Amino acid sequence: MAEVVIDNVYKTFPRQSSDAKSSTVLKRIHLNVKDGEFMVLVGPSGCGKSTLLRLIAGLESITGGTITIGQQQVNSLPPKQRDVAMVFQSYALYPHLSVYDNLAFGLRRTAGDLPPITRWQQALFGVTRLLPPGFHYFPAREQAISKRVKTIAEILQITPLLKRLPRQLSGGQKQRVALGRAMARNPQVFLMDEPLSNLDAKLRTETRAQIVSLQRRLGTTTIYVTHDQVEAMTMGDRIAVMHQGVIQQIAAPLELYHYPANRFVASFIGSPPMNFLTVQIQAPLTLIHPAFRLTLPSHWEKILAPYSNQTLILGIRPEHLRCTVPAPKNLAVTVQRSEALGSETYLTVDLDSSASDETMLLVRLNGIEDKVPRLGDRLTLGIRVEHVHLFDSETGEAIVKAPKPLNVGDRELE
Ligand SMILES: Nc1ncnc2c1ncn2[C@@H]1O[C@H](COP(=O)(O)OP(=O)(O)OP(=O)(O)O)[C@@H](O)[C@H]1O
Repeated sequence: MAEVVIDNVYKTFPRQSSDAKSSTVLKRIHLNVKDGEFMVLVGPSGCGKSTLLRLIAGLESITGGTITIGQQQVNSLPPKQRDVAMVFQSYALYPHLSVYDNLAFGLRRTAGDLPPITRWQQALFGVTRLLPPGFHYFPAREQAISKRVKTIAEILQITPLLKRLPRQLSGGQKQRVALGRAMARNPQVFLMDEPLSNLDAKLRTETRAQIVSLQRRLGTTTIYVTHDQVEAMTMGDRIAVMHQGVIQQIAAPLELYHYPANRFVASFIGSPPMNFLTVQIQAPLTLIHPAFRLTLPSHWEKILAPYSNQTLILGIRPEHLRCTVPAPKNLAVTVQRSEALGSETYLTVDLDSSASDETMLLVRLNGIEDKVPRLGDRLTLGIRVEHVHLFDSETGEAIVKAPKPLNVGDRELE
């Protein structure tokens, strides 16, 4: 087990043709994954997550910066010498080997202190299993391997499958074997690249929980790539959110949710995504939007002082909007879509005010609401003011990085 330290890493891919530009796909990457930590790299497609994982594994070369695994700088070490195990989305099992042999594969490849026995010795000892070319049989070691394989198989609940070939397994079973193969070697670090994306929703949820509990049990430092924010939120001790080759924020899941560092993180984490509205600040505490005015609690006064008369972006999550029926006044909206799922209802609503370009908002109501609004209903929204986020309209940076949650209750709009 080991700490992984990524210090100011850059990655540029050379140009593919003479008229193409070289592309820098990772910039200024600083990431410190603690010993035993489960770190998730999350971000939209093409943001550089897999490339970063491949740099750590040694499958790509680094353009700049350093990577250290367990005190050792590994920039120029080949993958084999980095003591990491990688799990891919595509399982990458050996089709001609049984589950047992797939699990044992990495263990057998490790060089041993005992001299290998020859094929006639194998025959003499009654060894019937034929090993792939270049692999040797160590009797004492084989016992240790068998013990390890059986333990891993039990943890992953694949003991009844040990004799099967990969083609006789379901997708979920194959993925468990792939995980088991990585774990069997007891590496310093697990690197996982979207290992669940080929599984159906139910199996994903189950396997997600299994990976987390296994990682806790083994205590192996893990770096896990996904573009699925539910996976990120439920699996990671911490999450690094990436966008266009740059880490936007590294924080614990709920910290990301409550205190996003910028508009990108705010929009990426949370489902359905946060609503954004452009507002003008009127000192000391009023936000003005063509459709409403909102007064913030007094602790915002100091924070907002430098922004008087400026334009900011107000962010509010769908679950932090409340609705009342019928509409008494202000922030009047009309329901464009209503999706009642039982436990919750999602509304897409249109702002009645025509004075703004921002016309659509998402609202999430919990299932205990008596009456589910329907298409065409007119409502008034209340913003839960303690959950308001404000972002710089040019840089997208959060105005307040980590305010203490306030217990001020809901506040209707003026
Ligand atoms: N070998 C390569 N040569 C040139 N460009 C590459 C190479 N590998 C990746 N890229 C580019 O680097 C960028 C990051 O790719 P990467 O696969 O790391 O993204 P990702 O965040 O893992 O995306 P996804 O979630 O779709 O897998 C992309 O623009 C991709 O086209």
